[in-house]
Amino acid sequence: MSSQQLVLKQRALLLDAVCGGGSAEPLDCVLDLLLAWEVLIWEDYLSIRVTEKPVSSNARHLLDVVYEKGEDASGLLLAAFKQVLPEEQKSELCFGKEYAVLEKNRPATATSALLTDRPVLVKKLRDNIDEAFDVLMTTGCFTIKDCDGVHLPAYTPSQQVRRLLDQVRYKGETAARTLLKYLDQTEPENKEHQILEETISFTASPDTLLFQRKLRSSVAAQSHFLSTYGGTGRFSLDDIYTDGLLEVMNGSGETTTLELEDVVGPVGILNKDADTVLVSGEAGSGKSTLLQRLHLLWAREALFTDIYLLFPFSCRKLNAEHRALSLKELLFLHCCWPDRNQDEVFQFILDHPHLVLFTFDGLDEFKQGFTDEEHHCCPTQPVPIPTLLFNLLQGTLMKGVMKVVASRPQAVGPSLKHYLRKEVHLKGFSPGGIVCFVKKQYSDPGMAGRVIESLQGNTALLSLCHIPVFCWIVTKCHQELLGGEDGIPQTVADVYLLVSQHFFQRKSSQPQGALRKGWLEQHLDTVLKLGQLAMEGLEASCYVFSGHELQRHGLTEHDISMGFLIYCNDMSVTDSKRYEFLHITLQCFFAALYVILNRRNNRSAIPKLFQLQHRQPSSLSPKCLGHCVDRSVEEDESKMVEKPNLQITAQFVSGLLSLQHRNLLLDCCPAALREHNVKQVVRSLSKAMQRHFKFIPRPVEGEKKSMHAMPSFVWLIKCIYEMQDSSIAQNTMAKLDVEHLKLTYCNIGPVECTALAYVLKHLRNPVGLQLDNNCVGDVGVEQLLPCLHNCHSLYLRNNNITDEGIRKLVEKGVHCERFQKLALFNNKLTDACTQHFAWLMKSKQNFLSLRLGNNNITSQGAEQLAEGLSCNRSLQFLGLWGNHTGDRGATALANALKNNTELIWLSLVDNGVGSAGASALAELISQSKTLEELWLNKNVISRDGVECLIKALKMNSRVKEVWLKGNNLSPEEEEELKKEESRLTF
Ligand SMILES: Nc1ncnc2c1ncn2[C@@H]1O[C@H](COP(=O)(O)OP(=O)(O)OP(=O)(O)O)[C@@H](O)[C@H]1O
Repeated sequence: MSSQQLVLKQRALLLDAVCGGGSAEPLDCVLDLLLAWEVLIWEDYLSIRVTEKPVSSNARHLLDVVYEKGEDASGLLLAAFKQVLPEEQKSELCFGKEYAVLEKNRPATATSALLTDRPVLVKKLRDNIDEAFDVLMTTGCFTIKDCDGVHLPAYTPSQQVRRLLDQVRYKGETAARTLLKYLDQTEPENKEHQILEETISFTASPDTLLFQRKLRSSVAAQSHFLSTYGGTGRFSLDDIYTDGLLEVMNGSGETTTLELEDVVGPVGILNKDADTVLVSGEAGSGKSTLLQRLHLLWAREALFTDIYLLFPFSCRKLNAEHRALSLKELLFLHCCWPDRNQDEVFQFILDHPHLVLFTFDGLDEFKQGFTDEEHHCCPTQPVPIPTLLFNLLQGTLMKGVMKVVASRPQAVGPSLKHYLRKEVHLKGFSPGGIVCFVKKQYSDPGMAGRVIESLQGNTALLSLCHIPVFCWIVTKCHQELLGGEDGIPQTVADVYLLVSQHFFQRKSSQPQGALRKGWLEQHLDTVLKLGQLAMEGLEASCYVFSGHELQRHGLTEHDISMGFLIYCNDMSVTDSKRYEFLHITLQCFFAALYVILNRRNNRSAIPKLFQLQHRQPSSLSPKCLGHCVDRSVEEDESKMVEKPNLQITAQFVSGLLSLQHRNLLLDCCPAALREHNVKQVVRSLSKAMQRHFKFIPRPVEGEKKSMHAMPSFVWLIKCIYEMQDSSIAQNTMAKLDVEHLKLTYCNIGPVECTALAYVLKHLRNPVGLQLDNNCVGDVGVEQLLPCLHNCHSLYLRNNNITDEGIRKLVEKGVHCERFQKLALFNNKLTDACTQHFAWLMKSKQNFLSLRLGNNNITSQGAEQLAEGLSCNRSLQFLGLWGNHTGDRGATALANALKNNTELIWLSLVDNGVGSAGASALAELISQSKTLEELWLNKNVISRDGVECLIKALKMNSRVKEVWLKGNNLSPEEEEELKKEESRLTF
């Protein structure tokens, strides 16, 4: 078959392979190769790679363009795919005959070398991008604006590199030559690197090499299957893995999106001397799965190829290690045993720390909280596991070995933060990720389509799906979830009840559907036994159970076969089978069922769950969980009992006690007990909230009364939501009296937005809701709409919101009388959102402040916005910092704002505004009776423009300041102009 036919026939497969992971990187790599091989010319590239369009549409366009170019181009396209795709994705594709890429003469110009060497340059520049900027800036090839345009946090490091290359090409031959010269100079370093690599293969003895092979195959075997699917069939990670949203924040609070390989890369480093990277994320956000993927790719030599040995650890398993061990024993006993010459292998590790990587999954599950009090640096001396672990993380032991630690955020205190090289946040699936994940779950695309469609019709459920574990559950039980007779699930408890029912039903000999009524009662015995094991485990931070412990709890083979418990995937050598819950959240769910259904429970069990302080050892003291309790730390442990899982348990308790599940529970526990439990939960929630409100500081004079919520506030709100009783929400919120509610950096995603809106809609007085630096996204925005009428201001800086989110927000916002301020700095907005803002401006003549900085609004968008602004009389603050309005946009805005009688503050910082724009703004100054500050830093205004501004200022005494730092003026001109008008700031 010809290459053209192959491209046509395999179109769906090719598209899936290149876009299936949800990341643009594979497509970009293919494009790099095609540019280098001259299959595509620059104009083709520009028409194909349109950032505003989804990756899939870019990929389709690529296939069309190449197909049109004929047989050779199609052959080279297939060759590029073959080079870029990972092995496992290639198996389904046929690449046809080998197409040799012709050796070309060296390009005549530096700009053309940027294209022909593009694949290599992208690789080289990834680790040197900051230095490259420095060189381009100091040689005058780049301005700050050029750097800012490339260095946008929304781009991944590879995307930044490609933008850098594109920008250098636009700048011309000098810039291209400068960049290539710089890269040549860094070459010796690279050569050193190569030499180093050569030395390694040379110095690594045959036994070390053998050990590396054994470790690789052991890690590959351990990470090949997704363990949590154990009870429901084994899924290969390759088939199921979907990229999650990974972000890193720099010192000044800006976030950058990362790819898997960047986890240990240079982007986002806060402390160069430290070598522990933290991957933090909420329960079920995919931390373990991400580490598993990382392990698998390393084992296949597809990632971290400069890492010679990778040792994966699980804190869950380390909990069960009571012996004092040396580092050597820890590595070899817990990961992989060298068959020969272990001393030599260990010496290799000691001598080459930079070639070794340790990963620690689930630090939050480690029984002891991190401390840096005890120092230990000897790799051969045995010490207790906590000492070993904490010294590794601090770098006292094995300095230079890179460590990647995954943990829930709550478990990382300030003392550990001190030792972090960087903190990477895993934020679950993006909307595209959800779609991608669902598609991977079903072999029948029709079914996948139906599930996606139903999800999109139920935003409460869709918002849950941003957390991968819920997404997985939803796809497992789609029949019950989406076609349920009892209504569509709303809460996390609803979803987990359905998954339990699904599991029991799966194993039942009865016909499908027969269990619907009374299924819990029928399986109460199993539920209580599992529940007791789960609760006692949580109390003791124990997540792995021996067969013996299961027996002591009366759990039989039949109970185990239900699938909630799975064999533990243990890398260490143990003699007996061990079990863990399918996922930790399921352990919490069974613990919650136990708290509610066990009639013999201590009456203080529920209030204790809701206590926020250190917990005392409970009446459910886990005396029988022998192996989990290390006697030497038993006393300390009462303080260390891990809170997040108990909080999740409390959340499930609230959900299970909701009115909707009353009948289900009544089958299993007396009505009086249920009522008692409900009262206890309501009382506990109300008390905990009161405590929270008590700490709201009195407002400083002249400032608004404001509350900065602690993470536990979000948890309490989620518990209230789970109860689905609006009177509880109403009563609690009646006591909250603040004007500003600050929830920044609180990991607020769509699920939290649903709960927030549920309670905030009951506020007596409107608040300013500040949700900056979370992961709200478009779905979260939609979830917030029910409380928009109670928000006078909404701050959503840095939240991954797109034009679609704005469409929905404005649709509702225009009808909310009290809604007056909106801040959307650093989101993903383009010109397509400005039509909505224009409508908002026209419709709301009491709107006060609109801040849209650091988005992607060009002159076209600014003109559209201006059209709305020309009908608005109320706006006081307009911020467009860091967009691309240019002169045209600035002029349109200035003209539109002339009619405004309230405008106080306007920012067009860093918008490519030149003197023409400045002269239009000067006219605005001369007419405005209200404007006080005009911000025009980092533009391209020259002397003419400033003179217009000065002239206008002479007629306006109200304006206090015009900021003009970083424009096209020499220091002498700045000094001279400043003398003419003191309100100008350069
Ligand atoms: N990237 C992913 N691709 C596909 N499925 C995923 C991904 N991440 C998570 N999942 C699904 O979600 C489940 C839970 O994920 P995981 O155990 O990795 O979360 P976690 O953040 O480690 O949770 P916890 O903090 O509770 O331990 C996985 O078993 C898997 O089914």
